[in-house]
Amino acid sequence: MIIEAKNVDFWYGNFHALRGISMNIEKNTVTAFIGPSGCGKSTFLRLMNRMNDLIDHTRLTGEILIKGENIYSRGVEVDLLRSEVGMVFQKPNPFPKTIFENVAYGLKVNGERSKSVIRDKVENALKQAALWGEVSDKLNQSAMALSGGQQQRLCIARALAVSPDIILMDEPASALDPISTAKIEELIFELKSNYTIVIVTHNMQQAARVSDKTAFFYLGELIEYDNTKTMFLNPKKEATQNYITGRFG
Ligand SMILES: Nc1ncnc2c1ncn2[C@@H]1O[C@H](COP(=O)(O)OP(=O)(O)OP(=O)(O)O)[C@@H](O)[C@H]1O
Repeated sequence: MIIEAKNVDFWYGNFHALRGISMNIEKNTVTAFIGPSGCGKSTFLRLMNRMNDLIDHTRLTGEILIKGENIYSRGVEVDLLRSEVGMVFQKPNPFPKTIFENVAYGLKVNGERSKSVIRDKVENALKQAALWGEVSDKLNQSAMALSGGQQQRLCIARALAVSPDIILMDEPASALDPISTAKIEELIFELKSNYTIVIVTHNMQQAARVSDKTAFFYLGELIEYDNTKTMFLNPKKEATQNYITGRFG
């Protein structure tokens, strides 16, 4: 198991946002987190690369292990963790820099000095993110001039450039048009041979299309977690059934 959550509880101040979550995620799979707004999907996702460290007055109990190591142990280097566990957000958030600089950024922060290594890795990441064909002749132009869908693939390339094992995606396609969404979904499918992907989505069809496993959250609890096919065709819990058929949420 590349990710293991053991009895995780999490609080924002007095608000108990996650309750007793245990979940194992296998390498090279796509896992979708679904559930109504506010049920804790993003909170749990952000715990996996310690993004919630940035928020004051939070508390975590339980353990999250990545490749067998508790990422909340003392001595864990958070920058290193975040290069192993990359993240893509709902709204594309490129830096106001060139396309090239956006993808090269993490490599430089990690201390890579060789220009040819950086160039190769930028090209590779852009190819993996299915963007190279559209930008190879304008690498020195501003990333802000790209379309929303291209910006999101650029953000995926930026995450891939530092060779993560895991990519966390928080509703990566919800701000995009249907064609860009289809491209991101195709990309997720292709990336899973080399990466482990965890995606939060409100789109049930998307969860069904892209994921191997689906986890349904409700009011801070993990209600059901199973193979995606089973979750959608034969869920064991009534709440799951109600949610995926649109009866609430
Ligand atoms: N920074 C924060 N401070 C305080 N409470 C927060 C914070 N972030 C989230 N919460 C609360 O924690 C709960 C879970 O939020 P979270 O964003 O994880 O839900 P979600 O399932 O991802 O929802 P959505 O689908 O709407 O994005 C919500 O009740 C939310 O109000």
